[in-house]
Amino acid sequence: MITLQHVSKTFPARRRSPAVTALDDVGLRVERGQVMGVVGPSGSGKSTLARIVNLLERPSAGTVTVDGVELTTLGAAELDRARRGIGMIFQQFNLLDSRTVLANVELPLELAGVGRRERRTRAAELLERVGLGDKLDAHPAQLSGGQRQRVGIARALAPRPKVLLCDEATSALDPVSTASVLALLRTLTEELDLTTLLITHEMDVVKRACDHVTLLESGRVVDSGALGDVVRRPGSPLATRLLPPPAAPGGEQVVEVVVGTTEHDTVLTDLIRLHDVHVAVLAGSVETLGDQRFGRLQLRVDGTPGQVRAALDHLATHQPAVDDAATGALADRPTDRTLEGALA
Ligand SMILES: Nc1ncnc2c1ncn2[C@@H]1O[C@H](COP(=O)(O)OP(=O)(O)OP(=O)(O)O)[C@@H](O)[C@H]1O
Repeated sequence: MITLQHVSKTFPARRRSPAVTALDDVGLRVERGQVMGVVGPSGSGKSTLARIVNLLERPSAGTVTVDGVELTTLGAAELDRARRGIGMIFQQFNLLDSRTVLANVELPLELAGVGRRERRTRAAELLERVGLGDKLDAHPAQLSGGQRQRVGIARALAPRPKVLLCDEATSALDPVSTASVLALLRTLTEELDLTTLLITHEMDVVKRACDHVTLLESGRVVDSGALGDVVRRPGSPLATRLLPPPAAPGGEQVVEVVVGTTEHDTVLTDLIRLHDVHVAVLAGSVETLGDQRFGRLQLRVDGTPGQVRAALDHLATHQPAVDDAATGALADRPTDRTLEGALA
């Protein structure tokens, strides 16, 4: 688990450059088994955040706790030990070309003083696990970008870390390699019960690989949560980036809802069953976010004014992403069809 509390980081002024506050009172919590994506524009503090999680950068204020240990209180030797529990994956892989793939994965174990036989066995197992069991004796230059990143992942996992930090891990890869590396990161997080923090500037990476997301802007957290919660949250700056509004004429007869597509998401069936209204889907967009699918739908709800009002109240209670403006207009001003219903 990773917990950051009230973390700030200011880089002091130097000659002609003024001081920079890269992180400003950041709070973050990532549980075991979760993949948290950290997104934000260039310069928003993403890399600084990643470096602070393993204390390559010391925060100016606040605490960093990883797997129950408050890193900010540790001395150099203890910190070294704690860092072995945090694997890092980099955009440029950082592999040694002079070494074979197997020897690259063995390297952190060599540095930790693990014996030769155990090193070999563990490195070979990990390479098998990331799909490179037949490349042990190859050199990095003989591999594709996606394969090199798999070596990087195996190397990061060699010391059996509990936490994985990935800084733009797929930014140098083509779309096919990106998809397979992200799928691998998800699988490994689940199978090894890791806590994974994925720094990225691509929303597509979040959609594919993450179950949680945090948006940084100018060093501050401006949005954060489980993908399924964020897409439903009214006013969330991430919601429409994760699930774009469908291209459809809006208007006072139209209400917008975000629904999951699992059998547990009964908002629409309840609406029709409990309030006896007619619901027409005018437009919709559907996205896969992590391992779930979500739809942003524009609906027209028809029935008697009472039914429509009750149905919209129901939506407002059970579906917080209802477009309030549209709801108000529809509830206050019955449409022709709802008036017809009332007069019938
Ligand atoms: N060592 C440093 N000294 C001074 N300023 C720094 C240092 N490292 C980062 N900064 C500044 O802190 C701010 C945040 O930088 P950071 O690299 O964390 O952003 P980022 O979101 O990762 O950006 P990018 O997506 O472009 O990599 C920027 O204004 C940057 O110039």
